[in-house]
Amino acid sequence: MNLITLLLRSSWKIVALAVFVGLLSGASTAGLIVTINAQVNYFSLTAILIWSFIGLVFLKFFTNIISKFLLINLAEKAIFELRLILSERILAAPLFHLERLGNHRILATLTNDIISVSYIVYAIPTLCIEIAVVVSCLFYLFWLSPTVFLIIVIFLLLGIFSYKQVAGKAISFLTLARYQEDRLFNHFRSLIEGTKELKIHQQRRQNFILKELKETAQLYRRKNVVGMTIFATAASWGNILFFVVVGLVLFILPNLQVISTYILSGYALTILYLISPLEYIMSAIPSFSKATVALGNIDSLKLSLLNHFRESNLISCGAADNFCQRLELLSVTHTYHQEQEDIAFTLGPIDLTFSDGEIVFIVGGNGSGKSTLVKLITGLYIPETGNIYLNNKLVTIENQEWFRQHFSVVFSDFYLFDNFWNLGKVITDEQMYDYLVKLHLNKKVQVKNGVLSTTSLSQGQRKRLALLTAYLEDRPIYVFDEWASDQDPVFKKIFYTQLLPELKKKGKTVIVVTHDEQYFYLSEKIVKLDYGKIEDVFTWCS
Ligand SMILES: Nc1ncnc2c1ncn2[C@@H]1O[C@H](COP(=O)(O)OP(=O)(O)OP(=O)(O)O)[C@@H](O)[C@H]1O
Repeated sequence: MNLITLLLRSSWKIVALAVFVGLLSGASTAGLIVTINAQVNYFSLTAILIWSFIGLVFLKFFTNIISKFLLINLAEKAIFELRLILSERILAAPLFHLERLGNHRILATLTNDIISVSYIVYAIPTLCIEIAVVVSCLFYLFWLSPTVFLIIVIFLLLGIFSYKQVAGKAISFLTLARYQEDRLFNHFRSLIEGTKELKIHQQRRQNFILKELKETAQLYRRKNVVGMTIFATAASWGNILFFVVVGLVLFILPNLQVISTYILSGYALTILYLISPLEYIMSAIPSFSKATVALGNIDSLKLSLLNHFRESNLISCGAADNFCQRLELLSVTHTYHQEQEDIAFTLGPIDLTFSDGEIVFIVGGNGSGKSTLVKLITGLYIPETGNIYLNNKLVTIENQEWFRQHFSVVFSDFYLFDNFWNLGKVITDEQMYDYLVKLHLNKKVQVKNGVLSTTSLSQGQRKRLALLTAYLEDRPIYVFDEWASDQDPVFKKIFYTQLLPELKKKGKTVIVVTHDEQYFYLSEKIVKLDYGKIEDVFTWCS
């Protein structure tokens, strides 16, 4: 995707209107140069000249404002849409794709790439007007003398060609700088998430700062400096070329052919006037290149900005069932493809059945595939092979969104939202208070208008609040991934002996990833995983 597509997508009608008004603005500039030149040469004030001058000044003033207004609106709309579409696409992209990209790359795109694009989008209004001025001035020069016009066009083309040659080199440095920026964001993530570990170990902290963060930041700086210096050199070269043209036209051409003072001063005025817009255009090229690199980077995330991504279209799927009669996984597999295929991990083939009013425990050692199985069961991963059926309905890519709406999940790496506004149901603060009492949190947290007074709690307490959210969702299938591992023995007991049986009594299907052997007797079924395969499925006999 390029900038033009981005702008045209916002509204091609406004683009066309803005370009037309911008051209008028440019033409009025050329008109002003013509009147000034006429006045300079004839030295006699005529009413026509004065009124033309006044009219053109007004025309330039209004067309400038209108064109900028239109383009600023357009630019803002494009940035607004880019932000929104990108966020939507991130949420719509398959989970494994986002996991493979990594949070740091996504964050770098959402912040820096969008800022790079916005810089140039904000510069586009002035850029358009300056281009219109250049075009109009060239027309005037052509009218004055086709020979001079030809000389200028040759030099312009020479300038553009040589600029393009070096610009390619500069862009390659900016692309390398952008790659370092991704790495820098990864270090920032370590800095924020690993603050405690870095604070407690001086050697590690120093090495992290000096060998990782500083080194990457320096590489980023160097690549950027080289790229921008190449651009600056190219811009100076372009500037000098222009003065060569001025010299040619003013000092050499009059010796070769007879030129009237009127035409000569016309050249000088126009060429000198052209320098400022051309400088603006050249100075905008590095930002333009940065924006191009940023857009290329957004494209490289393969979040498909132009085409609607499959998953995002699924929201219109029918309402979820309020029961789970039968959830079936038949020969389901998922593989984490790595660069070295021999270390790739495959879960499955998995054959499992879950029913309503059933508690199923999933157990197994670290890395045996429990969390991966949870992602497959809940529809976050689409099975590579095999099928999933819910209430005898085959789950496909088309009804994936519908399928996911049957689950209330507390993931092992859950995220706790501080409000309950987005759950799509009216929940009173009183109802919430009852749940807080049940979860022994009423002394720590208050709820006012659906907003939690705090989420700065212990990990165990935060997990209880995540459980509260799952309760409020009230969906037919509950999945808890190592929920009890952070709970104290008292609340662990409450969870296994009170809360889970209550859910079962309500007819919910309850799937629990756990290591708590002392409560295995409470489940209908225990599924034991070992290195991605089901080692055993057994029913607990008390
Ligand atoms: N996003 C990922 N990309 C690549 N490999 C992954 C990814 N997530 C997990 N794995 C690999 O898949 C295997 C199973 O991981 P999983 O998290 O499902 O195990 P688990 O049984 O939940 O482990 P634990 O009890 O430690 O949480 C591991 O070998 C892990 O390295």
